[in-house]
Amino acid sequence: MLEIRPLGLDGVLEIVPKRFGDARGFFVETYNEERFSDAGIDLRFVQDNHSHSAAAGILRGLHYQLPPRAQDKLLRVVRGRVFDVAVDIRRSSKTFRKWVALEISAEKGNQILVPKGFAHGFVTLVPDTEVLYKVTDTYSPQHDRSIRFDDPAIGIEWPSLSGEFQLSDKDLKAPTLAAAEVFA
Ligand SMILES: Cc1cn([C@H]2C[C@H](O)[C@@H](COP(=O)(O)OP(=O)(O)O[C@H]3O[C@H](C)C(=O)[C@H](O)[C@H]3O)O2)c(=O)[nH]c1=O
Repeated sequence: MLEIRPLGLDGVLEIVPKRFGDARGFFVETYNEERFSDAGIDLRFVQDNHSHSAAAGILRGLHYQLPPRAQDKLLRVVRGRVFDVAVDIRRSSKTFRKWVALEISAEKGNQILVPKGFAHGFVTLVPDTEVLYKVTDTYSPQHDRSIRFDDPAIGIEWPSLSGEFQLSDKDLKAPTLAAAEVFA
C-alpha cells in the first residue's frame, strides 16, 4: 500500500501511497498512521499546511525551524508540479550541505518526507500549483529560519524556467548556509 524510496540522504524519502483507480477517477489514502508506522515511519503530525502558488517559477524556501521546534514535513501536490529540495543542515552530518531533489506532482501522487535537520524548499513548475503538507511541530516564528536558495556552497541545480524565480522578501534576504543558525 506504500511504496517507499530512500533519496540518498538520511531519512529523506519518496513515498507513493497506492491509488485505487476506476471509471469514476481514483481514491487514495494520502496518510495512514498505522501503515506509516508499519513502514518504520513513526511520526506525530500536528499541523496541516496548504500553499497555493499562482505562477510557475514561484520558489518557497529554503526553510526550517530550529530545535526545540524542528519539524518533520510530509509534502504532496494536489494540483500542478513542483521541483522539491531537501538540504542536510546538520553541521555534524557526513552529508552536511548535501541536497536531494524530486519532482512531486498531482499526477504522480508522490510525496516527500523531509526530516528534522533538513532545510526544505520547492519551485513550482506550472501555474496554479497547490501543495499540502503535514508537520510534526506547530509554527514557531521565533524558530523559523531561511537559507538562500542559490547559496553556491550548497549548489542546488534548480530547473531553468523561462523568466526569473519569484520569491518572498524574506527569502530574498535569507542568509547563506555559512551565516545561518543551523543544527549541531
Ligand atoms: C509556515 C507558516 C507560515 N505562516 C504564516 C507566516 C506568513 O505570514 C505567511 C506566509 O509564510 P511563509 O512566507 O513562510 O510561507 P512559505 O514561503 O510558503 O513557507 C513555507 O514554505 C516552505 C516550502 C516550507 O518548507 C515551510 O514549511 C514554510 O516555511 O503564513 C503560518 O501562519 N504558519 C506556518 O506554519
